[in-house]
Amino acid sequence: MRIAVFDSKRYDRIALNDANHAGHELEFFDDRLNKSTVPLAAGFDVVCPFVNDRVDEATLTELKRLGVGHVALRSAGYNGVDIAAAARLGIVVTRVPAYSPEAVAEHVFALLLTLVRKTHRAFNRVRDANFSLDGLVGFNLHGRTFGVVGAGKIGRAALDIANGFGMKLLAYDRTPDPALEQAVGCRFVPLPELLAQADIVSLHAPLFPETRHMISAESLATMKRGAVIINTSRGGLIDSSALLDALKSGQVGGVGLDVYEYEEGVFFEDLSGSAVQDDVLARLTTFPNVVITSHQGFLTDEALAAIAETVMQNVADFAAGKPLVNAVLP
Ligand SMILES: NC(=O)c1ccc[n+]([C@@H]2O[C@H](COP(=O)([O-])OP(=O)(O)OC[C@H]3O[C@@H](n4cnc5c(N)ncnc54)[C@H](O)[C@@H]3O)[C@@H](O)[C@H]2O)c1
Repeated sequence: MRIAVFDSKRYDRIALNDANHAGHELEFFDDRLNKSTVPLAAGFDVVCPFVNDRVDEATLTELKRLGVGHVALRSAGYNGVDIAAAARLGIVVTRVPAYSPEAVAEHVFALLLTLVRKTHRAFNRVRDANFSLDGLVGFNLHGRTFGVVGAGKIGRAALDIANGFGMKLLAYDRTPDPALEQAVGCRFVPLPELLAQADIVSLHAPLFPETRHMISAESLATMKRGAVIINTSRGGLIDSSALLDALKSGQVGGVGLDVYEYEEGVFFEDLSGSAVQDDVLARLTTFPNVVITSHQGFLTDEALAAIAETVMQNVADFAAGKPLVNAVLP
C-alpha cells in the first residue's frame, strides 16, 4: 500500500517507520490534509491524517476521485472527518480507539498539579534568582472533589489517578457505568450536579454537535466559585470567550488546556517569530492561573508506539480485505 501521512512531525516518522513491519510505502507530508492540499494524495491508496486535518465532504470527494480508499486516522477523535460523507462515497475510515489512556490522564495531572501548586511560576522565579514564596500558596488535592465529564477510557484512568490522591470522585456520562462506581468508588451524577459540586472538572467527552460548548457562560455560572477546569479532550467542548470572562471575574479559579477551540493551524506549529492572531488565545496565555499545552496529551513514547502499531494494523487489514475492527461508522 502507498500511504500519505499528513501533518507529520519527526516523532510520527520515527514511530510509523518502526511499526511498518510489512514494508508499506510511507510518504510524509508536513501539510494538513484539507481541500487545498488533497492533490498531494494522488497515487496513494491510504491517507493518514491527524487531529487538525479537515477531511470534509469536498476533500473526501476528491480523495475518492484520486483513488484513495482508506482514511487511516492516527487519533482517537474523529471529529475532523465527515463520517457520513465517507460512508456515502465508499471510503473506509479507521481510528486508533485506545493507545494509552494513561498518557492523557497523566497529562491531566501534570496540568492540574502545575496549576494548584504554581510550579510554572516557581520555576520562572527561581531561574530569575527570586526565591520568595509570596503568591505561591496552593491547595491540597487530597479531600477535594474531582469530576470527570465523559467516563470512558481516559476519564476512567483520570479517576484512578485521582483516587490515589484521596479525592472524592464524581462522574457524568451519557451512559453511566455502575461497575465503574464499584471499581474506583466514584458516583455518577447529572452534569449540573457535577458542575455544582466539583472543585476540579476534567473534560473527557468527545466533541459532537451535542457536546460543543457544553461548558458555556450558563454552565460556568453554575460551577463552584474558584473551581479548576482541565480540558484534554477537544477544544470545542468549551466556549472560549465565556471561559475568558469567567477567568476575569474569578468565577473560574484555574484552567489547564491541552486543547483549544481554534487550535487548528496554531497548535503543533512554531509561531514564535510572528504575532498570535487569535486574541482569545493570546489573552488566555496572560493569566497566571492558566496553563496551556499544545495538544501533547498523547505525546509519550508508549502512546506514539501504540498509535503507530494500530495504524499499520488497520492498513494491513484494509489491504487484506479483512474486517476493520477500528472502523468508524456513521
Ligand atoms: N489531548 C490528547 O492528546 C488526546 C488524546 C486522545 C484522546 N483525546 C480526546 O479524549 C476524548 C476521550 O477519549 P477516550 O479514549 O476516553 O474516549 P472513550 O470513547 O473511551 O470515552 C468517551 C466517553 O464519553 C462519553 N460521552 C459521549 N457523549 C457524551 C455526552 N454527550 N455527554 C457525556 N458523555 C458522553 C461516552 O459514553 C464515553 O464513555 C477523545 O474523544 C479525544 O477527543 C485527546
